[in-house]
Amino acid sequence: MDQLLRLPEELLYLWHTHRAEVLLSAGILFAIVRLALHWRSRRTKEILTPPLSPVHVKVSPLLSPKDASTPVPDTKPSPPPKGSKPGPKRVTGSKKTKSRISPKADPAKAQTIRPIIFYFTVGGSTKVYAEKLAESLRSSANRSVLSPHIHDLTDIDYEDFFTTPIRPTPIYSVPFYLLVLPTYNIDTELDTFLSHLQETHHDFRIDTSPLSGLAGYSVFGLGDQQEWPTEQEGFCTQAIEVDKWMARLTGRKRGFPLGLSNTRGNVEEDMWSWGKGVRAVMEDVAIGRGLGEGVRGSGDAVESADEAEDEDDEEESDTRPRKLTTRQNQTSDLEDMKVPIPVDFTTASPNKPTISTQPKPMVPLNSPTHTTLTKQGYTIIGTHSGVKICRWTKSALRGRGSCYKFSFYGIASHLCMEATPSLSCSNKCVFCWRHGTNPVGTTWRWEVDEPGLVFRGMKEGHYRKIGMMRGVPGVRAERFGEAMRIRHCALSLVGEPIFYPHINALLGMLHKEHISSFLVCNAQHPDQLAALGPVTQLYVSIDASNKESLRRIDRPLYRDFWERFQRCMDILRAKRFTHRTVFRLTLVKGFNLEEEAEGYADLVEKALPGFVEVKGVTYCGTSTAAGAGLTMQNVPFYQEVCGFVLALARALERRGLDYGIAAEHAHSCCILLADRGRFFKVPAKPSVSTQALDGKGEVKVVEGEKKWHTLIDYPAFFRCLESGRPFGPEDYVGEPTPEWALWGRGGFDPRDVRVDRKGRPREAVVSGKVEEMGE
Ligand SMILES: Cc1cc2nc3c(=O)[nH]c(=O)nc-3n(C[C@H](O)[C@H](O)[C@H](O)COP(=O)(O)O)c2cc1C
Ligand code: SF4
Repeated sequence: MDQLLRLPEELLYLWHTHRAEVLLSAGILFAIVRLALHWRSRRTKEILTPPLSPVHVKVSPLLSPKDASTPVPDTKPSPPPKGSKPGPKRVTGSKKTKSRISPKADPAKAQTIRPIIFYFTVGGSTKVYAEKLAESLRSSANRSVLSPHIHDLTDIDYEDFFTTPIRPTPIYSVPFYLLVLPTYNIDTELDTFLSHLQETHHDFRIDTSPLSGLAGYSVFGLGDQQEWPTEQEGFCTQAIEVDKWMARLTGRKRGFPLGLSNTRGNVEEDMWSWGKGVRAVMEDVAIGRGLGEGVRGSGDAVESADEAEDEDDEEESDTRPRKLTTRQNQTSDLEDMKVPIPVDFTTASPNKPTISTQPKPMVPLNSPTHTTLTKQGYTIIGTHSGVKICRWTKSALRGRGSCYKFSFYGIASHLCMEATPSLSCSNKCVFCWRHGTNPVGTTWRWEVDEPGLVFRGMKEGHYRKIGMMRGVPGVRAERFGEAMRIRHCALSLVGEPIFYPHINALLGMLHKEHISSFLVCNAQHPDQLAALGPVTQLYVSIDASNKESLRRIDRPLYRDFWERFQRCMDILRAKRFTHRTVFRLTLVKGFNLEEEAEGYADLVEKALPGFVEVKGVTYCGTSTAAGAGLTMQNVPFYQEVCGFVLALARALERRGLDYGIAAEHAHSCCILLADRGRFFKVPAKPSVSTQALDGKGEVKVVEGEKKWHTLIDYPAFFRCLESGRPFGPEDYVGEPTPEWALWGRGGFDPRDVRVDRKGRPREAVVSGKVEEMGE
């Protein structure tokens, strides 16, 4: 104990006697450690720095002035000797080396794109087109999209290009593959190429997407449509196959839709527009925009609605996030679907009294409503408008058919924008998807956005959504190109468009840009209906034929709803001279289908619309729908809709009204009656090929024979409008309705391919329940 107490004293003594030596040793030790650390860090740097060579000396790729004009010498590995064709890939037992370009490379950050063109030819024509493409890309090359390299597929080793991406020159550039391919139904090298792609994808030792290091890819196919008229019959099948395998190998980096061209047509023109699109995408990637929102590899979220569309592409869907539930999958045309989705539109609690009298935004930016709608694929514009592309637009982009508006009125769905300037409504229809959760009101009590803002927002939102489709499997380049010019606008998405105080100004803006307008209203706003200016086609939803039924189905907010409804009928009757008026009947079994044909005929007699569209309600089975009293039992079979239409036609006849059943679109359970007096007539020209159908919808006309004319002459509508003179619906009646759309023919455009959910072709359904959602 005593010794322990003396320890501090002894330590102090030692320090005083030896402190010089202690301090010196500590200093030397510190210096040694510092020197060692310094020496280690220098070694590490040297290891990480590549040896200087002429290739790596480039300080910045963008400072190289030569590259813009001078094609960089090709660094592809020397071609294998001719004759040594790459056969099916051999399994060597060792794991393949990883891609020379990291598959994880983020193309959104790519600065320099090296287009690499591959072609295959037997007769020589594809080579000529591929070289022309190379020439045009070369002439527009710059620092970010370099001059292309071009390869004959028979000259390269597939392992060098299609097992891992080729390392392009300069080293910092990222390759973008362009494949220009014919199709041969005989054995050619293309079969070997396809086997290589397939085997690479299935090789368990290789990443399933080993080409994901590419900045993107696109395929252009050439085929002979005279011999192989449709894809089912073999038109361009090998290009289509290559496109699919490339999608899998690249992790869905289709930069631009597959282009297909008929060698009997204008290949150069087709290739020019495809090449232009591809070029624009490469520029986008080069400036860091990636492949576009929604395209895998772009880094952006894939849009939910687009996911559902890919369900039918079995193979490709394996790399994609989980598919949507049935309910989400079927939320395309919400207004027409009239089925509830639990969306909270309420921006203020209904129980709390509102203190402020200041108008508020209908759908505030950070509200749950805004978030939910955005997630569902809506673009919310300003504070009360919305736009969304419907499933038919996507279907038309993929050559799988347009909605009934194409069969009846000549509107190709990929040229049509669906929007609403008012998400609010004055009804709470039992079959409305917004049931119980939407902003409702009898007067406009929200902020009002200026029509210019609404119009610009609609267009921007629509084009952005179309742009997202460019990497989606099956989208056709020519339709994608066409879709970039809106031709029609359906103001029917959801809500009540004429509720918007500036609806006429908005319509004026649409028409000024030669966008036709289809406006659907709910027959509850007679004053606004009376004040409505020109519209290409004016719809009124007729959900019931008598007061009680209307109360039960539409559950209107107005106490004088029936009087309002009746006034709208009178206004519509007067407007039939200035507007193309349409009744839209949505049939709900157990609500408004049975015994109501007579009542509906009375309403037709009252308003004398030009057309009556009858449509079976569609249902997708949510608990909210069930809560509203709707089940699958309320969805009528197509035969029941047909039966109703026949009963209605007879009821109209009994009243001396000259309406006939003009057309049908069985696929969407929709049938059209039309006023014979105005729309059943002798065609103006003895023989007609309908313009709206690109000359392919031939209508055989016998001298003096009357034909249905339900199509619209859109240019004539704009001419009438711009003339400043009064005009009526008869002034812009289009050419005869195509034969395939007439009553009894099913109404599916024969040039498109009907597919089931797995993407397999199938026969048109002319009976049975409608199994798909949409208009
Ligand atoms: C024997 C033969 C078979 C063909 N098979 C198809 C076919 O199945 N589908 C198709 O769309 N085109 C087919 N074609 C048309 C070619 O794809 C088309 O003519 C192409 O432009 C030929 O390209 P090339 O001259 O570069 O070889 C075939 C042509 C030939 C000569
Ligand atoms: S009228 Fe209103 S409540 Fe009825 S279906 Fe249309 S948006 Fe829904």
